[in-house]
Amino acid sequence: MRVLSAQQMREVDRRTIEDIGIPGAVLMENAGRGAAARIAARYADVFPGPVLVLAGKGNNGGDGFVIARCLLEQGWQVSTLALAERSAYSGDAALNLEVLLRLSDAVGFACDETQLGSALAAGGNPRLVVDALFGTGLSSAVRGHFAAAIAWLNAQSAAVVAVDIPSGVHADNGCVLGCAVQASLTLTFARPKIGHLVYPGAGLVGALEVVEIGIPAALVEACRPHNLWVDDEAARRLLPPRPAGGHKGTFGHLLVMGGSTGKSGAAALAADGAVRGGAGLVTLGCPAQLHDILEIKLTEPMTVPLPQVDGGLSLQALESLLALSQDKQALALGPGLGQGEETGALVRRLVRDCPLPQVIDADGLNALAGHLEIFSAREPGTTVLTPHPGEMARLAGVAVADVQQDRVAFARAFAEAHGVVLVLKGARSLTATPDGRLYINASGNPGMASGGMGDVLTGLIGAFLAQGVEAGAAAALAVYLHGRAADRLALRLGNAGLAATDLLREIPAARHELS
Ligand SMILES: NC(=O)C1=CN([C@@H]2O[C@H](COP(=O)(O)OP(=O)(O)OC[C@H]3O[C@@H](n4cnc5c(N)ncnc54)[C@H](O)[C@@H]3O)[C@@H](O)[C@H]2O)[C@H](O)CC1
Ligand SMILES: [K+]
Repeated sequence: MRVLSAQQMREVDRRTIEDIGIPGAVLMENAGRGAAARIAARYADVFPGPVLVLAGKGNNGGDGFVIARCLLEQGWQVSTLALAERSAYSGDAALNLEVLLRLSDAVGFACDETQLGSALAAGGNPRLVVDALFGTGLSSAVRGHFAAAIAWLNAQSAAVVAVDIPSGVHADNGCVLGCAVQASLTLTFARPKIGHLVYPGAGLVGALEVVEIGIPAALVEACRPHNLWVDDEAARRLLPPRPAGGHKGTFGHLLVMGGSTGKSGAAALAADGAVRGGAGLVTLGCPAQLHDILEIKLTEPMTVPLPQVDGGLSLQALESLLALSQDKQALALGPGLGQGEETGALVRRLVRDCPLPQVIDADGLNALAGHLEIFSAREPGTTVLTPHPGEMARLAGVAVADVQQDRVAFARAFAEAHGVVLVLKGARSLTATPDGRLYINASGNPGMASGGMGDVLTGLIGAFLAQGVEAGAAAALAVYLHGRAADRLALRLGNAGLAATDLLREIPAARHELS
């Protein structure tokens, strides 16, 4: 499903009003009336209230005034508290404030913390509160009486309905600006926003429902860059075709480079993950001393022993790997490689000299820390990196907090700066592409936080690259399928400590359910 940033929503609003000619007041009426209908339907047990609408000073507040009016029309007991002076309102919000004032005497104003405290104390205990303080216009940390209102609201036992987005959550990245409302239900307009779907925002929206307000779908589809919520529907469209007449060669040959002493399992999981991702053939290049072990562990993937040093692959393996890559369609490097100096030098040479689409994970990423210039030697958009936040911080030479502060902005900036597809792993993993696309992953669960899961993902991404899927789509699809397989497993086994080996077995069924 298409997802919008705050800026894209403002642009779509603007074009609807200016280019199409639908007045903003009509959009606001549709938004408020649609939201009121959802509230009445979901909270019929609360009827007739009492309901409190907290209205901010912009159009989010304007929506709140329309919601109050519509609920009053249906017999609800509604009081409204505007957190700005009457004269501070303008445009459609002012219009709807004046209308509400003519229809209701339960409209108050609170412009500072003292007035707010008095008004809330006099208002009794509402059973439902409508948060219409801030929407997509929030641009800085919430302070003063707005922050006091949010603190009061979060301390209530009432049901909380957030209009458009929980106030305090930034629509572009899900970040909390100072403080934010914990909603039971969020009613947003036209399409979900990025901030609804990325933590911490995702943890504050409660149930999320989209209310259509009359914005032409064509204007939404015209928004660039693409932000996409990757759920079953989106993943189905990303799946590569599987022609009936296909043969092993049709579905690509992936070369996996991995393994070191004590880490043969990582290489095996990546190779097996690639088989289950649908690669036609898989070859694993591994240190010679692990070859016999991996021959026994693996059945479908082929294995090639390579020169080693100190238990890991040596630089002497470069020529063999470049030769092996000649008849392959993609390269996966990193699982279990170890952090030996020669292995690091080998990774850097391969990333630079092998033109195949690549997915680089784990120790492959560690070898590239401090050598980001290597990516500029590669075709933009043909390299997929799959760091968790710690690996991301090491690779970029920053603190983990810098990565996590605004995951969306960090992922987009790094992908664009280095011409890579970046999978920033975590709850709701993000996939950012050099041309600005953002994929937000809907699948997965905490049971995936165990060793080996990342190796399987590397194999899955490599498999879709080998099948010729464009790197951004390949990464987003693999991340979704990986999490969907884990969700299938968690349905049966719970989500504490799932094993990557068990997840492997779920992948074909998870993929079959998509096709
Ligand atoms: N036609 C439309 O645009 C429609 C908009 N809808 C609703 O409108 C809001 C967006 O409204 P906007 O006026 O742009 O901003 P907000 O109401 O979200 O914010 C109010 C106002 O607050 C100021 N502000 C920003 N940050 C802070 C802060 N930290 N402290 C204090 N004040 C702050 C800023 O000036 C804002 O203008 C959208 O979410 C929808 O709810 C309709 O739904 C559809 C039509
Ligand atoms: K809100």
